[in-house]
Amino acid sequence: MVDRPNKPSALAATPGLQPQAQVTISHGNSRVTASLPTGESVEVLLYGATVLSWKDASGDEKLWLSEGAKLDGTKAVRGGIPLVFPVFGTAPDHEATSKLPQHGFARNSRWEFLGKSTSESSSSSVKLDFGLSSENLDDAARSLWPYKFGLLYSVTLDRESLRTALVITNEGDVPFEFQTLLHTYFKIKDISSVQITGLEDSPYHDKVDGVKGKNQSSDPVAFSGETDRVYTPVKGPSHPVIISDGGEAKFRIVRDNLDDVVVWNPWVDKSAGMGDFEPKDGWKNMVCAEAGAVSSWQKLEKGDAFEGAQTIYLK
Ligand SMILES: O=P(O)(O)OC[C@H]1O[C@@H](O)[C@H](O)[C@@H](O)[C@@H]1O
Repeated sequence: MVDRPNKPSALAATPGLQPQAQVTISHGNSRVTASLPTGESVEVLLYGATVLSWKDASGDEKLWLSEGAKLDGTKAVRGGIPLVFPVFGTAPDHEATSKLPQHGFARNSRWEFLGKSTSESSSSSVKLDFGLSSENLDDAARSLWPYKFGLLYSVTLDRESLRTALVITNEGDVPFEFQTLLHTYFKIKDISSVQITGLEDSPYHDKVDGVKGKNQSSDPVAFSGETDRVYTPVKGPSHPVIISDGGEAKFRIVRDNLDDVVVWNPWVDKSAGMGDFEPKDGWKNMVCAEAGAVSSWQKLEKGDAFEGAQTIYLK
């Protein structure tokens, strides 16, 4: 069932059954929020279709959002889950995307809210759909990347998980190549006691030391300085990547069709150099683990579609 957006709305109770507490949706001019009757919530900014907030039933925030993040459409959001498309970083050697800004245009474009979907019987999950296509791209972005495409981004809030899924379609006559990434900023207590497992024995490209060759380690990832690595986990997307904080597993990330995981923490100097990174010691409380397809190019022929997703479980 797909409802058109309304403000605010609630799911109708099923006739003949006990009236259920309702999922609530509010849709303003700039953002959409959804809450489950049990208290979990998600908030999405239409600019970039950026997930800004994901809270559990007790109201505990799971995503890190900079206090200096611009939420007015003047800059990609520093925090939450910005969407990277069609290029990861910059690619001066890849002609078709070489003129695009860092991480492409999806995170800097205003998306359309397409509506919510729910199952008739359940008020324990809600899916919000967002769309962006070449038709509603601004002229500047369209002139830098003149392909016809459609993006459908679905954000599904469940009691114990958040799923973000992107479907990319080629709606033009010529093939195009792209990279994509779900740039998730996780909120953590203390980076010095964070470990990430699931990336052991997997080749990675270290963007900090700039050495192009592949590295690899049999240990979990731990943090003691600026970290910026592109992993291609050997066990494939369905093997979970787990973030633990102070010895306790906090997030379990399972990917669909996204072969790479970028691990990023800017540490002291890089944070100091980012005008929208606040507080300046905020790097202690965040880590990015970013599911994506970025270590090579995905090619989409005319009429073809690519779907990639992550599901983040709290247990
Ligand atoms: O400052 P931006 O454009 O949001 O990028 C943040 C970081 O994003 C990560 O995905 C990259 O691996 C880093 O190299 C980059 O610094």
